[in-house]
Amino acid sequence: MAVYTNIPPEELEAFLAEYDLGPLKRVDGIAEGVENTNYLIETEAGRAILTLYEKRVREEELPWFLGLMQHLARRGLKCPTPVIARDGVALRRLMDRPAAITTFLTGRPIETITASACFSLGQSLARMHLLGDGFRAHRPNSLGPDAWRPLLNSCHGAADTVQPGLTAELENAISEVLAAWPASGSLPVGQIHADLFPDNAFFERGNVSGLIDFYFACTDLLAYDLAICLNAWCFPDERTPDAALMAGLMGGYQSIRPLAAEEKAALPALVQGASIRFLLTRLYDWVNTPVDAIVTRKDPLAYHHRLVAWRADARGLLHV
Ligand SMILES: Nc1ncnc2c1ncn2[C@@H]1O[C@H](COP(=O)(O)OP(=O)(O)O)[C@@H](O)[C@H]1O
Ligand SMILES: N[C@@H](CCOP(=O)(O)O)C(=O)O
Repeated sequence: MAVYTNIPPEELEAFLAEYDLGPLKRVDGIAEGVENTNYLIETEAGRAILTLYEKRVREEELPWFLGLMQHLARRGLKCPTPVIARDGVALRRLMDRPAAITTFLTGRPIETITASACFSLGQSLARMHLLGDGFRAHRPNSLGPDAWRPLLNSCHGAADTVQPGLTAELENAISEVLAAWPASGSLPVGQIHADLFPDNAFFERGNVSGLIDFYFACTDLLAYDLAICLNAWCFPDERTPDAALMAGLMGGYQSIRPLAAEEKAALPALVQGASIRFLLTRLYDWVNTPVDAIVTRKDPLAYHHRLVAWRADARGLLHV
């Protein structure tokens, strides 16, 4: 996370007075992350995370995200759950922004990604897909294929300042991937995390202990979530996919939820789509992040490298 919004101590105290958490002992801004403002708070009741929702998160969608986390946690997934204030409401306002407190998860992101960590991550992803099944509400993917061209256009050619010729290359890649994208209804759909990067999975003793950051979650192709993870977890040098990491991830996932033949066949398009989606949001952020924000901008070109690798031979790399 990042800190876009500072909270004066008296505002925080007034906010916390609505909860049964006891007096505040400590508050720290969390520098990790990109999307929202997060604080680690410690009260008499223990540690918790206070999030002020910024940027891309739409206020009217927050009940969906918080509801999904509550559903998954109740069904046994280790993920943050909304803390409810004395009036029964979890989603509140602070500093003129929507805000919520969620439970603190133990564990840490893994330092070195190994095949065994990927196996465990794949299992957690597949479990999440199965557990999400009973959550009937539907949230379309606001960063899905229909959003890519508008997102590229909203960068007004800035891709070329990052790398000459990138705008045209992306226009071309988007057309090709859209043409290969699975038709509606042809692959299993469910609740997906859609941002399960290494910073959003906590590990303890080598295994996944919890998943965080569900604010891109949506109802979309389950195999697309796996494609996002193949991009995020399996490129140790940011350029070339590692066969052992991919085998670990695919193996872990399929040990819980085997892929259908049509899902395997669609993976080459899905991994390219995932590269495009993260390349575009990173590009957008690269040119639009406020200078005074405490945040580390992420490199758009890291996802260009992935896209280039997949476009050269996705089928061969994925062994599908
Ligand atoms: N429930 C949680 N338990 C423990 N730490 C958390 C929790 N949620 C967030 N964090 C910490 O805050 C950081 C940023 O959270 P994240 O949800 O990824 O923010 P953003 O949505 O802004 O990207 C995480 O990397 C982690 O260090
Ligand atoms: N995972 C995305 C950016 C979103 O950041 P997060 O902190 O919400 O995971 C990327 O790497 O581009």
